[in-house]
Amino acid sequence: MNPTEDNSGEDAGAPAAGQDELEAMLAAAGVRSGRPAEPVQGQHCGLVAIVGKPNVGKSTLMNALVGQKISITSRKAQTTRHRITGIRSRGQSQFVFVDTPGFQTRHSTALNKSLNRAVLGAIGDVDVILFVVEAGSFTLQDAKVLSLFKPGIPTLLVANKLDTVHRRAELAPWLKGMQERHPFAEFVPMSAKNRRDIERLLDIVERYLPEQPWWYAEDELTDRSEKFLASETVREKLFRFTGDELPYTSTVTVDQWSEEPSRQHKRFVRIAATIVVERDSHKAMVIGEGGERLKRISTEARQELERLFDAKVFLEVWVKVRSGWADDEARVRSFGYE
Ligand SMILES: Nc1nc2c(ncn2[C@@H]2O[C@H](COP(=O)(O)OP(=O)(O)OP(=O)(O)O)[C@@H](O)[C@H]2O)c(=O)[nH]1
Repeated sequence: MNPTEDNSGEDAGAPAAGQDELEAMLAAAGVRSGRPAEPVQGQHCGLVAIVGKPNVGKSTLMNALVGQKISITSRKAQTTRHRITGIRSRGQSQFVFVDTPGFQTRHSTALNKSLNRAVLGAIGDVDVILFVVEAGSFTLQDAKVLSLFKPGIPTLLVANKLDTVHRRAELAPWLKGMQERHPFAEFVPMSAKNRRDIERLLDIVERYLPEQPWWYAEDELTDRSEKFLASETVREKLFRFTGDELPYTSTVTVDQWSEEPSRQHKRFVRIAATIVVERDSHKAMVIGEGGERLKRISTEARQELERLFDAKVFLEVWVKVRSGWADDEARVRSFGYE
C-alpha cells in the first residue's frame, strides 16, 4: 500500500487555534489541559475506540491519526458501517484505532441494529475511548452514545470541527457543561483537518496506552483486506456522487478479485463490484443520464485504488436491485455486516 495518501490536509474554515489559545480556553473552563507529560519510555501499545453519533468526523479523524485514508468519509451520515482498525506507530508507541459506525437511535432496521451492535462491541474492551462531538454542540443523540460507556475506561472528549466555531469565547461555558455531564479524562478541542491538532491528540492518547510489546509490524496500517478497501472506496464514490438523493441502504459487494501477471505493470488487479440498491428508481439514479454517473463513480474509485494498492486496476461496476435488503437480517449478514 502507498502510505503517501492523506486526506487530513483539507482546507478548514476558521483559523486553527494556537496552543496558547487552547490552553487559555481550557483554563477558562477550569478543565484538564491535556498538556503532554514526559516522553514515554519502553514500548506502549493499546486499543483506542473512536465513538460518536453520525457525521461528527470520526472517519476523518481516524484517517488523519493513521496518516492514510483507511476509512471512507462523506458528507452523508452513516457512511461507516464496519469496525475498522487503523494502526499508527510513532516513537515508542503503537496506536490501534477502532473506527465505529455512527451510533444511531432513530430507526431500527436489521442494518441499523447491526451497526449499533458493532459500536457496543467496539467500546467494551479498549484502553481509551475518544468520544467525538462537534465543538459547542451536545444533542440527545450524543447523550445516548455517552450513556453506553461503562465506567473505568478513560474517555477523552474530542470537541471536533473547532475550525467551524467562530465565537471561541463561547466554548469555555460549553466545556464546563460537558465536565458536569461525564468524568472525562481530558478535553481536546480540535479539528481533525489540522495536522498539529492531530499530533497533539496523539501525544495525549499516548499516556493511556499500556506498556507492552507492539501487536503489529511498524509499517502496517490496517488489518482490513484490499478487497474490503475496494468495496469501501466504491461505496464512498457512490455516496459522494449521488448526494442525499440515494438512501444510505445502498451497499457495494466485490464479486470478483484476481491478480494477473503483467509485463507493463508490477501489479495488475481485476475487480468486479456490484452496487446493490433497493429500487429501480435508485438504480437509474446511480447510472445517471447516458451512464455518466456510474462512469464517474467507477473512474474515481479506480484511480484511488490504483494509488492505494500501487497497482494498475481494472474495475467493473454493476448495479443490482435487491428490494428490502436492509430489513432482512440474513441478507445484511450476507453483505458482510456482523
Ligand atoms: N470543518 C470541518 N469538517 C470536518 C472536520 N472533521 C470532519 N469534517 C467533515 O464532516 C463530515 C463527516 O465526516 P466523517 O469523517 O465522514 O464523519 P463520521 O463521524 O465518520 O460519519 P459516519 O460515518 O456517519 O459515522 C465530512 O464532510 C468531513 O469532511 C473538521 O475538523 N472540520
